[in-house]
Amino acid sequence: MSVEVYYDDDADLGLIQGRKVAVIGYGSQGHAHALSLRDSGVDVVIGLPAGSKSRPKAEEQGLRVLTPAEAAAEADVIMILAPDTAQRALYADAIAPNLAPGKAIFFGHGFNIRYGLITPPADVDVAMVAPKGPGHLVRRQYVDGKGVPCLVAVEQDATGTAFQLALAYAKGIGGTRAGAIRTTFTEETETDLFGEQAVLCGGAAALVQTGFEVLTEAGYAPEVAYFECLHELKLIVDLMYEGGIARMRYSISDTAEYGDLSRGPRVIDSRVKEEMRKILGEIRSGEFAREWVAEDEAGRPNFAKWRAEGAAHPIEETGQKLRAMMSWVDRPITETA
Ligand SMILES: NC(=O)C1=CN([C@@H]2O[C@H](COP(=O)(O)OP(=O)(O)OC[C@H]3O[C@@H](n4cnc5c(N)ncnc54)[C@H](OP(=O)(O)O)[C@@H]3O)[C@@H](O)[C@H]2O)C=CC1
Ligand SMILES: CC[C@](O)(C(C)=O)C(=O)O
Ligand SMILES: [Mg+2]
Ligand SMILES: [Mg+2]
Repeated sequence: MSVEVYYDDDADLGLIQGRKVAVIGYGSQGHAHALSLRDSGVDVVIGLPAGSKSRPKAEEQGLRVLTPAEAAAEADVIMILAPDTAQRALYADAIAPNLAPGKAIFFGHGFNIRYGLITPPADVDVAMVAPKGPGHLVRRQYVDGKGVPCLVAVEQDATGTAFQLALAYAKGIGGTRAGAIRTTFTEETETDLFGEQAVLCGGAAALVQTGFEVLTEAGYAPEVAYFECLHELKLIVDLMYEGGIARMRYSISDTAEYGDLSRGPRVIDSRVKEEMRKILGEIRSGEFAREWVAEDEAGRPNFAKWRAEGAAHPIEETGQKLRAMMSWVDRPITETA
């Protein structure tokens, strides 16, 4: 393998147990990191603005909650897990004034460092521990004695121990149980954005919706179309997850496999690949970041419109009805936060 992978035995939990950690933000990732670090014996404090709706959740789970500035002032390691678009102002207002030489700023995604929205002083460590999975799964895996693999990177090593500290943090959230891969802020940011836009979220959602539309517009029952285009996707992806595309092809019928091999490349054709390359180009040039920051500063008009359109897509209503009949499918995403 060309990448360096680190496991539990490579990480010294004592390094992070010896520091006070402020987790700023208590959403998908924040709650998972904070609760798992606490359960790993780390002294954790949460930083949230006074009116934050996450405050009661963190307090109910027995965590001490301060404002971001107070938490940053107390802590040696400050993990920023607020939304990417909030981090620039959060850093300027609450974190930068509370930094001191030898402290560490951690991130769960490299967006603000990669695009120069945050520039920390030279005398602090800057590192990243980025789980490769949603926060609620990070927490669930930790509780089950397992872990979600994570990426670990150091942007600035002021103390000479930044990487070992980041590995210790990764161990505290269960990441080194599964494996922590060493990377850079640039590689993590660009691949994460590309993956979520072209394949995992954007690509997959558009594929599912378009398949559903083609079937229902041709007169097939929405319920049957839902099963074919959305519900069964998980079953197929689970097979890929277990053993790659080859494992999935081993399990499906020859008829399905012939259709897959002969028709799949017609759906995802050279035009789609060219569009994916353009999307990657926009990420690497900073065009996507500039667009997203401007959209956020303008009050997110397109984001709100597209989100509402997605929620109103007929596949959602069909899915709601069908999932109500499948009690085993219903696993609320707000289990712990
Ligand atoms: N979602 C995921 O699973 C993954 C996320 N990441 C990265 O993790 C980071 C956090 O994302 P995610 O967990 O999705 O975020 P969420 O949107 O789920 O949660 C954000 C949290 O930050 C709080 N918050 C909002 N504004 C501020 C502020 N100004 N100061 C302090 N806290 C604030 C919110 O409080 P309130 O309740 O009041 O809004 C909420 O508790 C991002 O960098 C993201 O890219 C990385 C890997 C996966
Ligand atoms: C796939 C989306 C993600 O990158 C993630 C859960 O890893 C995110 O930013 O939420
Ligand atoms: Mg991701
Ligand atoms: Mg992401």
